[in-house]
Amino acid sequence: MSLLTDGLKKLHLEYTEEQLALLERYIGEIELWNPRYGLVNAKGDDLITRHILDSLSGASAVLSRSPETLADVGSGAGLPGIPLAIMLPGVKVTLIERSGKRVRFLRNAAAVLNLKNLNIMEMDLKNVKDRYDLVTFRAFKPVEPGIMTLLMNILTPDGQLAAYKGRMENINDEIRQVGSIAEAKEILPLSVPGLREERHLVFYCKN
Ligand SMILES: C[S@@+](CC[C@H](N)C(=O)[O-])C[C@H]1O[C@@H](n2cnc3c(N)ncnc32)[C@H](O)[C@@H]1O
Repeated sequence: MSLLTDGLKKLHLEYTEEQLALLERYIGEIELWNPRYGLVNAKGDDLITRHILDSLSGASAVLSRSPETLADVGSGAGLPGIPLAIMLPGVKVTLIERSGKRVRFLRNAAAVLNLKNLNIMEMDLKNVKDRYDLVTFRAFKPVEPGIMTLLMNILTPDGQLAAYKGRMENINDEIRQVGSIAEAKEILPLSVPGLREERHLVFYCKN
């Protein structure tokens, strides 16, 4: 069993052969373009564990919210947005990214993967006018009042923000800082196969 299929099994994620092939093709695109675009600081097994499985460690929790639309803000190389779009084909995923260079990579990856539920938006978060049921972000910015206000502005009235985060001690600090703007509804410990590091998914809603 490969690191990827073993990881998907450990995350209790069901997948088709087509979804597995899409994940593998996406990994191949990152490996191909990383030297030129500087997308992620990892390759090989490290890329699978630290980026693909890390992104997918939140997939079940995201799906349990039953979003119709999802935006991944500051998506960079498409993380966690593209792995989520592959594994959750019923969710319309928009990747919001302001860097033209990264968007070129994302548009190429979207064309190669031909995912019907994936949309790329080259835009700064502060200019986004659309609203989404769920907004994800990972390694985007520290959670502070300015950024949280912008993130809350792109949620539907009952929408939630899912923040991929690391250590609990930092999370408590962030929750305190944004308390007047957003309420932390749930803090879910995540387990990333092959990674012995603290990971959490923090769900926020408008206060
Ligand atoms: C550190 S990278 C993280 C990428 C990816 N989410 C990941 O987990 O690997 C942060 C990304 O956010 C983008 N970004 C920063 N500020 C932004 C903004 N205001 N609006 C849209 N994208 C932004 C940057 O261009 C960069 O690609």
